[in-house]
Amino acid sequence: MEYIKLENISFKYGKKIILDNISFSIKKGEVLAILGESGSGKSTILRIISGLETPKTGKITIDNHIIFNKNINFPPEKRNLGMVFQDYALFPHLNIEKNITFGISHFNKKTKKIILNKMLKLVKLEEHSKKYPHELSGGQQQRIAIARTLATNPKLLLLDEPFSNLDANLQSSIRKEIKSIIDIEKTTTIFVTHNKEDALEIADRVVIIKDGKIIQIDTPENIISNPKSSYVKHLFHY
Ligand SMILES: Nc1ncnc2c1ncn2[C@@H]1O[C@H](COP(=O)(O)OP(=O)(O)OP(=O)(O)O)[C@@H](O)[C@H]1O
Repeated sequence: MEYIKLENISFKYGKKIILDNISFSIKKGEVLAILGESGSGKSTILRIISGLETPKTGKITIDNHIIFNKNINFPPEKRNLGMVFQDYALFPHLNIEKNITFGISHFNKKTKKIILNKMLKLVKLEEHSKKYPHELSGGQQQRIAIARTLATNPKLLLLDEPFSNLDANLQSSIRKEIKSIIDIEKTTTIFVTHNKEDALEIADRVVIIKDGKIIQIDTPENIISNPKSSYVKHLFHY
């Protein structure tokens, strides 16, 4: 069952074609990686899904509801999607607790507390709830950013280059941590990366993109065993 569907999405900056007729879909609970070089259009896809950019053509549906087509364009706050940016964008003047509950501040106290405790436990930062972002490591800050987003119970989690700002020595363990958070919550997730290890280790399926075009969509196993083009072969060193 397709949960999120992008059909024939094209996007231009001025005359420059950034995305050329992109179509793919995601099943509920699936983790999808968008893998491509710098400038290939990966972040633009996330910005279009979240409503921060408007495509020239195409259609986007969530759970069979149209959120974008030529007549309909839901604003970001009506899409109920959660985006975690590369720099995490935590609020430096708010402690961890307040950062996590930021998006649910309209909930009653008791509900907020239940969600906060669940999120702190999920990202294993219970003992840090009163600290401020600068007192935490990059990996911990990232987990807070994810917790803050998941607290709002989004239909889809969008992660932009989740591992690129983190210490290279820690990347493998952080990958596992993020994967386990996503698995526990069963959140439908799209993450953008230029790193094939990230894509192969975490994703159920990988979308390979080059110059705004999709080159292959497949499971990590199939991409390795059955690369569909010389570009994919090259990318995976065949
Ligand atoms: N605001 C903008 N105005 C003009 N061109 C832009 C703008 N934002 C992005 N672009 C161009 O669109 C193309 C795709 O950018 P995008 O950020 O989606 O790529 P990306 O694959 O995410 O790359 P990176 O990993 O470097 O962020 C690039 O050629 C970029 O220069």
